[in-house]
Amino acid sequence: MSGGKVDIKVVLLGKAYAGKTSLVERYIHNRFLGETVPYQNTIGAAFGAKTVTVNNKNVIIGIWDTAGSERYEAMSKIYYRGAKAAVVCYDLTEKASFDRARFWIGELQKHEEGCRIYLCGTKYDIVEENPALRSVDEKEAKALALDVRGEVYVTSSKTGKDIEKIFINIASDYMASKAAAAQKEDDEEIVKLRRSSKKSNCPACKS
Ligand SMILES: Nc1nc2c(ncn2[C@@H]2O[C@H](COP(=O)(O)OP(=O)(O)OP(=O)(O)O)[C@@H](O)[C@H]2O)c(=O)[nH]1
Repeated sequence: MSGGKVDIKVVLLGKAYAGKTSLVERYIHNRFLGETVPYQNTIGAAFGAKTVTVNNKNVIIGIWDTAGSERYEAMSKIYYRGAKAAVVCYDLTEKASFDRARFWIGELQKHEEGCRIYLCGTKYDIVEENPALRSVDEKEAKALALDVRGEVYVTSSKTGKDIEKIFINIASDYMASKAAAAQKEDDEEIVKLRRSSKKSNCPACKS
């Protein structure tokens, strides 16, 4: 944190080929390379950052795009440490990726209590064009999102659908929780002050 700015560590988790890198690419550079560049799996992790404005405050979002390949699972676990938010991605056209999303949610719930989870279905343009290709039941996805007290973000990196929305919500949720924590601290301080002033006004308490 510097100059009144807030940094939020965000991690992207999900099965290989789920569309994590494309999502970051769309969000940060507003482009989709899928039609020109062949798929390349992420090795280890990649980092990108973007500044958003929430309530007139600049918030710097730092995004860790992890590798989905199970070979890098141990590494991905290191990357989510200390994250304030996790975007858990699954491919709407691949059931196995939804099972993997469940796995990551379980991991985060077990090990990263302070990390808010955002469930994200990817490649909506494909199911929009051909609904028969949808492999993950909408109700099941909503139930999983409810489990993490969130919603399902249905996105497409190709068209840009709802990509900004996730990160704007991450930033505003973070700012709201910071404001709530500050308010709680103030309230506790007031209670302490009241208690000590009561004590000092109580004749029996004086020695
Ligand atoms: N049509 C369409 N294709 C997508 C979309 N998002 C990703 N893809 C394609 O899906 C493939 C995998 O996307 P990536 O973003 O590389 O997947 P990843 O989750 O980062 O994969 P790993 O790095 O292996 O973990 C690529 O060929 C992308 O072009 C999308 O929204 N629509």
